[in-house]
Amino acid sequence: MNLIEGQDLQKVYVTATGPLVALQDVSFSIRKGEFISLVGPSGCGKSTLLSLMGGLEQKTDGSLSLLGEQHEKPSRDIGMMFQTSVLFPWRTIRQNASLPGDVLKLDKTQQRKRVDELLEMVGLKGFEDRYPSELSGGMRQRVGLARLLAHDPAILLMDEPFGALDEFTRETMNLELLRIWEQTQKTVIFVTHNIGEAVFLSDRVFVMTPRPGRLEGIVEIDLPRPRTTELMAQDRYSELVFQIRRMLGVDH
Ligand SMILES: Nc1ncnc2c1ncn2[C@@H]1O[C@H](COP(=O)(O)OP(=O)(O)OP(=O)(O)O)[C@@H](O)[C@H]1O
Repeated sequence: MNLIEGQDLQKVYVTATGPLVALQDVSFSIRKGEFISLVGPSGCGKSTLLSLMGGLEQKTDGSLSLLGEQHEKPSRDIGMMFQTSVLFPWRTIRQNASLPGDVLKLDKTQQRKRVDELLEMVGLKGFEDRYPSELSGGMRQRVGLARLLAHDPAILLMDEPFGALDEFTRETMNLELLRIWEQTQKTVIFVTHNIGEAVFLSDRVFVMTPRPGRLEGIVEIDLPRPRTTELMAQDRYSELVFQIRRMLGVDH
């Protein structure tokens, strides 16, 4: 069975200047364990689609299901991460990463163990009792990644999670994310402006049109796994990047 399924999804925002069609006739299905990226021009509705999947926004028309059930509310099976991770300045790194567990009232001892393991996994061992003001932008996103994983959601919705980081840190975080994904078999839906990044990470890339956002096409990424950065030197990688660029009309 498909994990997430959208059928003729439409989203219209009511704005001061009238209705704004953000998404139109978007249909797709996502299997458990897939790594999907959404790419498309600015304003094409990528974040809107992610918000619908996260249950943060309601569709205007069409259907959206999670494991065959109608889906329109946030669920504990879904974790979301954004371009900047909002951390509470008065909470330590460990306390910030523990936030979902606190909200869901999970067992405190188990959560502490899990959060400390996650902080170690994302390279923040030794920073557990520090405060956000003492961290760099890349380190804050690492806390965001640990927090995303803290309550062990099956589906990770990531909206340009490393988009504000420098290229080197972003590449490191992408490799980290791939390693975690390979270990945990989670389903990832990842929004990015970077076509190369989408090809490098994904099983399939959903290419969207300018607003009103539709699916221009879905590109299967037939590159071998596990992925390593050497792959970027291969012809097949470049072909896939160019195929998506053409679909987006970048090369006119
Ligand atoms: N809450 C809202 N109210 C009204 N209009 C909105 C709202 N959220 C988004 N929009 C509009 O919907 C369209 C799609 O926005 P969305 O943020 O989903 O695009 P995006 O592809 O994620 O853009 P970007 O790549 O620039 O982040 C845009 O025209 C935006 O102005």
